[in-house]
Amino acid sequence: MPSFGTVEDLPPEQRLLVRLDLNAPVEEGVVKDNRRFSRHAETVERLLDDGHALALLAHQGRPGRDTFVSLGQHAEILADHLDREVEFVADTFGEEALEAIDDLAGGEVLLLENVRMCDEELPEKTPEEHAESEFVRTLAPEFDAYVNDAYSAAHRAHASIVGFPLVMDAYAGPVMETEYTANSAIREREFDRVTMVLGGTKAEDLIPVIERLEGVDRFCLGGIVGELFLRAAGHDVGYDVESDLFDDQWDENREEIKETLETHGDRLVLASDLAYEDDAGERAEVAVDGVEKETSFLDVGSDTVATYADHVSESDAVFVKGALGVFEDERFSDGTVGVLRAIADTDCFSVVGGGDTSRAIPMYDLPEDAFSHVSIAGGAYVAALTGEELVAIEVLERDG
Ligand SMILES: Nc1ncnc2c1ncn2[C@@H]1O[C@H](COP(=O)(O)OP(=O)(O)OP(=O)(O)O)[C@@H](O)[C@H]1O
Ligand SMILES: O=C(O)[C@H](O)COP(=O)(O)O
Repeated sequence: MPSFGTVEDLPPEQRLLVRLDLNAPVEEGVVKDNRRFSRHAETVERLLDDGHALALLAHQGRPGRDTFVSLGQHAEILADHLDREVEFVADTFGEEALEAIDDLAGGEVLLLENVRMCDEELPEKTPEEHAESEFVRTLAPEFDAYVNDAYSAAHRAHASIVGFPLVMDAYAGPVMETEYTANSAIREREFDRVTMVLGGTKAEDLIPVIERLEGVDRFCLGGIVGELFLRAAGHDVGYDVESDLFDDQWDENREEIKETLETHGDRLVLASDLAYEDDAGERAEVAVDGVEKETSFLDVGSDTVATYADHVSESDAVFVKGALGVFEDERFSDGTVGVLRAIADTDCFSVVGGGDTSRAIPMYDLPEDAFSHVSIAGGAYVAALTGEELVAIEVLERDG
């Protein structure tokens, strides 16, 4: 049982600093709604109903990436879910932020600017070091307590996650509590035949999963991560063509990817074909042996989908983290949706994780109740599966 305090333990009408995870897809500067907004809106609603005054902290993207944008649009999306006003303050802990916090009354909510625009947020430091930052020391005295609901960022030792609990009363929000409980419980279960589908964009988060999860019989790979493994296996894919998601990750992780392929190759299933957009704007497919380096691939091909679906149907537990292709574009949704449909068609135990990936379920009208658990977390969910201590939980437990 977790030994942290929850919002149930809060006295009413407090001034609360609340960390959410509203990190969402951004397409051409437009922020897309995902499941994180609706889940966190429930938290906000509940806290407002108890008469608390709320200042929300959240992040979006990382400096240098296209997805690194202001949270102005996030405030609007959240307000739509809540059906009430969410004031946006384009500042994190400067004068403008402090004035707005000062004016905040019980039952009101404001969202501060992207915490990653603050230089002190991102460096991975100890909680003690983060607690000493000007960011934490300035905001903490403005509030009665801190609530962390950002389970999906619970594996990041960033200032807004680990700094505040050391200097304030700190509590877990409802999303943090339920996701933590559900994901930790999965690790205790035993299954005969386990398949894990790994895709998406973050190789660094997934390599340790392959190394540590010895109980998984098959890892079916796709997305950017799958292409990097194909590159390590000697195929002409996994290079920057239209996006810059490949080469830097390759440079940073190539040794680990090659070593993982060598050591765990017998448990890895790589795509045998890939899909791309042809000159007519249609989906086209090619076997990996025939690919050209200049092609930008956007999904796994239909032979691969069939192979992965077979692995799913032979399994009694399936875990998904990351998309097999750019499913947001229907032409390149076959991999992700094909695997999710195969899961929905069996009665295996299944968990689908990832802030973006979990969006495919409502987007393609897949029956949500066909999945045992749908997690809005990606990296934190796989960290929990591998038994890695989540830093956010560790600091909440110190306070609890
Ligand atoms: N070949 C590809 N090219 C570009 N993007 C891809 C490709 N394959 C998958 N993706 C993208 O991967 C994204 C999902 O992966 P991501 O690593 O962001 O995981 P996630 O599910 O959001 O988990 P997390 O919560 O850790 O971010 C999707 O939005 C999808 O468009
Ligand atoms: O989307 C996520 O997985 C979390 O918000 C963490 O974001 P990060 O991977 O950019 O740290």
